[in-house]
Amino acid sequence: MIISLKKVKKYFPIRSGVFLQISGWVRALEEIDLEICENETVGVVGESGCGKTTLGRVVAKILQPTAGEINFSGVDISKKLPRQIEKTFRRSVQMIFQDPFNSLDPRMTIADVVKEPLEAHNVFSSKKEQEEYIRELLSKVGLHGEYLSRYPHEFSGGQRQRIAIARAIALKPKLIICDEPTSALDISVQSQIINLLQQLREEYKMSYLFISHNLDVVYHMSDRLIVMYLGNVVECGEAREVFENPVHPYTKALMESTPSWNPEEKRLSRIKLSGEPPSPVNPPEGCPFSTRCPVKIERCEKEKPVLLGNNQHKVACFIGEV
Ligand SMILES: Nc1ncnc2c1ncn2[C@@H]1O[C@H](COP(=O)(O)OP(=O)(O)OP(=O)(O)O)[C@@H](O)[C@H]1O
Repeated sequence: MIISLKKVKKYFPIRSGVFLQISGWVRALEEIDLEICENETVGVVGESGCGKTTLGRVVAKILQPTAGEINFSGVDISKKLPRQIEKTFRRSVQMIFQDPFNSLDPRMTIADVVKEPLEAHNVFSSKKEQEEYIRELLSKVGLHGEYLSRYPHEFSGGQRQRIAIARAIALKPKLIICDEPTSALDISVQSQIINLLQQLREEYKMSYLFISHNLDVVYHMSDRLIVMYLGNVVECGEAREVFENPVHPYTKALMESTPSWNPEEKRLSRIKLSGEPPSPVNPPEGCPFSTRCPVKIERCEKEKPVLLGNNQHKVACFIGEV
């Protein structure tokens, strides 16, 4: 196991008034349990605002959780860490962001971008060795070594994402959090980046937390899947099993809304998603999906279902069982 989350919550304060007093909370994550093992990809799907990015940032320790435990190699990293452990964590967990246009500093050359983490962790004592290693990294992600002295604006979106990937793998991390890594790219480039990530995962024996709203891409990439709704995991399990036998009405509706994934002859259900999810400032009392669920019963509005099932498949729903 690389990392495990137990009952992790992330609430953002809402401040108002002259003194910016806290007047409420955005409940972005509610008691999330998650485990990521060696050399596995865990996909995260759900509508916009369900907490996918917040989850990725909490796992990457960019955000501090409000409550819960995050265990990394036997250490609870949700607390302040001794310097050496913090350094090991930073080396082992990297993140690739959605927008390659904003995630690279426009004033840094490609060599500077990739060498930054190497220098921060004193990986090389010789400049020559470091440069050779950076050239090797660029070639692994499909870029020429002569690009080293160029600036990010000289590259296309796909090439910039390759540069961001080279930087992310530079320290041979155990886990990369990929937050919508292809959604800002042209369709033609998306599959190249997906294939590159797959190939690097095999070569480096890494794990991915792969966040996307594109079900096709997540199906292609993931060993396991979690489906999020309003800060909660409503269904999870082996990716193939959850994709092929979805139980939660929300998962079914999500798949129903992706024609390429769920062609006419395979229609799983007639559950359609309509309207918007409720505000995470004021979530429903019972099941988070109860305000939009076409098959809800009285209990769903009063009581919150917990995830039940087995290692292969779990669902939090009073209607459907695994
Ligand atoms: N820094 C913040 N302060 C206040 N609220 C925030 C902050 N960051 C995120 N949120 C809120 O937390 C909720 C979850 O946001 P998050 O970005 O994690 O969702 P998401 O599923 O990644 O959405 P998207 O697919 O649009 O990126 C949203 O309601 C969002 O408005």
